[in-house]
Amino acid sequence: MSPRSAISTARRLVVKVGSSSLTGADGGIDSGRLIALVNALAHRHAQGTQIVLVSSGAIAAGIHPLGLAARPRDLATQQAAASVGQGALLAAYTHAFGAHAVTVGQVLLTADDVTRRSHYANARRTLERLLDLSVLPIVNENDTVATSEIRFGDNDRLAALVAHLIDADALVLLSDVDALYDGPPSRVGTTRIPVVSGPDDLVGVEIGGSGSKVGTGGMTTKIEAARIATAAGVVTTVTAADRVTDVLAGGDVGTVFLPVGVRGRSRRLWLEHATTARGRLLVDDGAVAALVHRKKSLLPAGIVGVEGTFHDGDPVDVCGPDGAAVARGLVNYSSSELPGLLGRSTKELARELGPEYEREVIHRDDLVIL
Ligand SMILES: Nc1ncnc2c1ncn2[C@@H]1O[C@H](COP(=O)(O)OP(=O)(O)O)[C@@H](O)[C@H]1O
Ligand SMILES: N[C@@H](CCC(=O)OP(=O)(O)O)C(=O)O
Repeated sequence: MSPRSAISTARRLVVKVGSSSLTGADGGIDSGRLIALVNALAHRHAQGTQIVLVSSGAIAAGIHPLGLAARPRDLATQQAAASVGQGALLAAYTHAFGAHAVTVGQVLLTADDVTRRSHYANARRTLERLLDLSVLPIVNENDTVATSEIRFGDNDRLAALVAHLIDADALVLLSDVDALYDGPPSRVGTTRIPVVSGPDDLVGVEIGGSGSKVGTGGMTTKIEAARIATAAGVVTTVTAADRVTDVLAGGDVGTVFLPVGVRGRSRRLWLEHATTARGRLLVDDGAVAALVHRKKSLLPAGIVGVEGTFHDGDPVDVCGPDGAAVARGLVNYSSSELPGLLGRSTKELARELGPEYEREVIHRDDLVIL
């Protein structure tokens, strides 16, 4: 099967659309563009394909109602614009999909939500149930509550992680550029790259930032998203939103990134790509070996130092004697409590402080080796 026909035959698809593909020249949502996208997705939905739409555009949709001249730069105004705009965006989608008798559901995620064990299972269950009910879920980051530390900031990576979460057959990233080019597409003489089989195909390719006033991340975050998705076995295509019909039909458009890894489902992928470490635990050689080679949990005995300020449940990096991060995990103690436990056995701690101190510093299920 050709990689492009993986999209035309997919039973479950994640489609991500960027702000630049939904906005007009004045920066606000262009309903004509939104309706054209909806028509193509509704047509595919009618054929029985389960689709999750990851849509940006909340901040852009808030620009006009708030009387702003352009996309705000500070976080608080972006969050205010997203609060106003997300409602308007969903209303526009509900109306446009409703014309095709397709029911949509809003799913707003934060990185923090999905990396914690119970939240991960919950997000997956909700999406599965919506798909079972033939609803078309529309996902965005929960911009209004996400602080800068817990923000994805770009929906390309969020879409890759959602594709992995629901075990999608393919991921389609729609932008304002029809493909990955070997240099900035505005430069004369650059050419389209039709297929990327692995990292070697990107050597020498100039990957730049956003070319629009409303987009974030540019091609850099799309490549990163393709890397995450293809490593999890999901074929990924980047093309322009106005090529959506062609790409869904398996046409020779855009850039297709071939899967390099095997499919599987693991919260660890989210831990690795959706979190920012709040601190560092410095560990000895024995702890590195236990974690990396023997897949053990991290215990207080192997920790020699604690850096940063964090609470229990926060993501932290585990660093070996050379200072390099070897793993990331969700820590079970705060940075104020942990220094008093270092170098001691869990048995001794439990005897002295109580049975709750027998727990690991990071459980192996909450740990990803980098
Ligand atoms: N090598 C490249 N090939 C294609 N596009 C590129 C490249 N380098 C940078 N870009 C820019 O990436 C932009 C798409 O990203 P972005 O503006 O963030 O879109 P979106 O809002 O769809 O996420 C394109 O408009 C283009 O200007
Ligand atoms: N969550 C933000 C979008 C962030 C984002 O990734 O934007 P884009 O680069 O246009 O896909 C919003 O809805 O405005």
